[in-house]
Amino acid sequence: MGYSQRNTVFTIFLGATIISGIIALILVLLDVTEVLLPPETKYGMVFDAGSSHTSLYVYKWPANKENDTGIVSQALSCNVEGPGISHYVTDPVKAGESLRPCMEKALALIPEDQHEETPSFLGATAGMRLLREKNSSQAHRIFEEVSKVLEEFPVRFQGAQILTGNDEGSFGWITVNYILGTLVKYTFSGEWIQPPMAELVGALDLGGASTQISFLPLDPITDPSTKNTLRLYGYNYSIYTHSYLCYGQNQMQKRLLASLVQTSPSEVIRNPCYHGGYENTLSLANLYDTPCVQSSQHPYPPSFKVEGTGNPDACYSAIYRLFNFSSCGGRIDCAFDGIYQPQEHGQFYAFAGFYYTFHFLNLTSGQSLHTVNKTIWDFCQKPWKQVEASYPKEKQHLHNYCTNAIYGLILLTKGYKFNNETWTNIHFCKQVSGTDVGWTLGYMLNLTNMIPAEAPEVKLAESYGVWVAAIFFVVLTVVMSIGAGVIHCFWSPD
Ligand SMILES: Nc1ncnc2c1ncn2[C@@H]1O[C@H](COP(=O)(O)OP(=O)(O)O)[C@@H](O)[C@H]1O
Ligand SMILES: [Ca+2]
Repeated sequence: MGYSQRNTVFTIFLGATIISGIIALILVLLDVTEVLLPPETKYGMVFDAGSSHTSLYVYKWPANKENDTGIVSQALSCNVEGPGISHYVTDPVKAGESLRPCMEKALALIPEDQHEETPSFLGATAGMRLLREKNSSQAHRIFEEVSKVLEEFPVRFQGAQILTGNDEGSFGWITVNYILGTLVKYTFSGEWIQPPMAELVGALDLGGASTQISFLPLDPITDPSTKNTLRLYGYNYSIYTHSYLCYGQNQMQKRLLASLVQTSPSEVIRNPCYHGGYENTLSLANLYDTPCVQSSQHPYPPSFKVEGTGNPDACYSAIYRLFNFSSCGGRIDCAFDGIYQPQEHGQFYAFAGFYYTFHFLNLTSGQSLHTVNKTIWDFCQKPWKQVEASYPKEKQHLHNYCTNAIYGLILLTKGYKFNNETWTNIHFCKQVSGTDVGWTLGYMLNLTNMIPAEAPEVKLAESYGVWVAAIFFVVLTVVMSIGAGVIHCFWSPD
């Protein structure tokens, strides 16, 4: 064979080496950039228009990983100034205006080129449910105004809605289990697996106007109105959920005061749930402005003086009477007001009002029910002057903690039937891994279809394929370059 033949073969080997080398380099770079460069961040936002106040939550997650579990985290929370939107009946324009500062704060955080594609929602809860019941056109006007303002911003606004009580409970359950990673787990071998069902936790939400309980019971749910079947990541969950309207803390306080007014013949109301020495005035119009309180025909004066007596036993009895326990007729699968509740099961996360009150009393570290009772009793008996002096920074809520603590205790033990043993299954918390626990995250995940009904594709397979190809081309490059070297050095033409 001559030189020209050797040179042709050598050129072929050299060319193949270069081509396969370039391919190998591209493939390796592809994988390395995938691993090393942080993917683009995406955002979504939800306004929680509660009965007492509105908060905005901004969530973030790495682009193209939206269907993975536990990937969404909280980027920002912003408290809207002023009361909840349902309080703006006389000036609905102000309800819309109140949302602007938080919206601007959120937009300052999200890169400008992402604004247009940021899904944004407003969900209203029990305050708006009550207003709709009382005066649906006022509720409608407020929704018009908040929507008008949110539509002005350059985000993908997907509407304002009143959640049903069942949605509020179910989304709370999804949120907490999503952040805890108890719905589905990704194993080292690259599979999505369902963690043991026992790891799923229940959700206890206490708002100002309603309260929700949601959990996965062991026994089948016999009342279909409390059953919500969810299909998440390829698995079905039939959760029990119920929302009690008028059993939020603020509505319960109104119901308590109304019951004290109705049983008190004098113009001074003695409230055993307020600390001794605490005084305020109560306007009847304010008391009867809600469908949760039956207005009375009696010719009461327009306002009353309320005096605290700091008597936890009497407070307990007065609040206990706000529940209708007799309607359960001794059935064990019944909570109160005749509402079905299956046997409780597993661990529970208690947030919102439950957390605020028990955190204030330093009762969120797994204390026994006995300690909880004693702490509340001691606190409620403290004179108001002493309470005020001990907590100079607490302003707005201080006079309500005793009432709310006794209410929370009755709701959890007599209502939901937690006992001495199961009490420590309740975990009082505000956040898990930096994300607030509430219904908003579950709501956004649902509305953006970020929790697929079926298990996500195993992404490793794609990346695995690229790696196999990269290794193949690296080996090919090495073989070809050895071949070229052998031809060049050892193939001497005859
Ligand atoms: N920092 C706080 N300390 C104590 N209680 C609080 C605090 N912030 C909010 N709350 C109480 O938590 C409850 C929140 O309810 P909210 O979400 O507004 O109502 P709902 O969920 O019924 O629509 C209210 O009772 C409110 O007074
Ligand atoms: Ca709430």
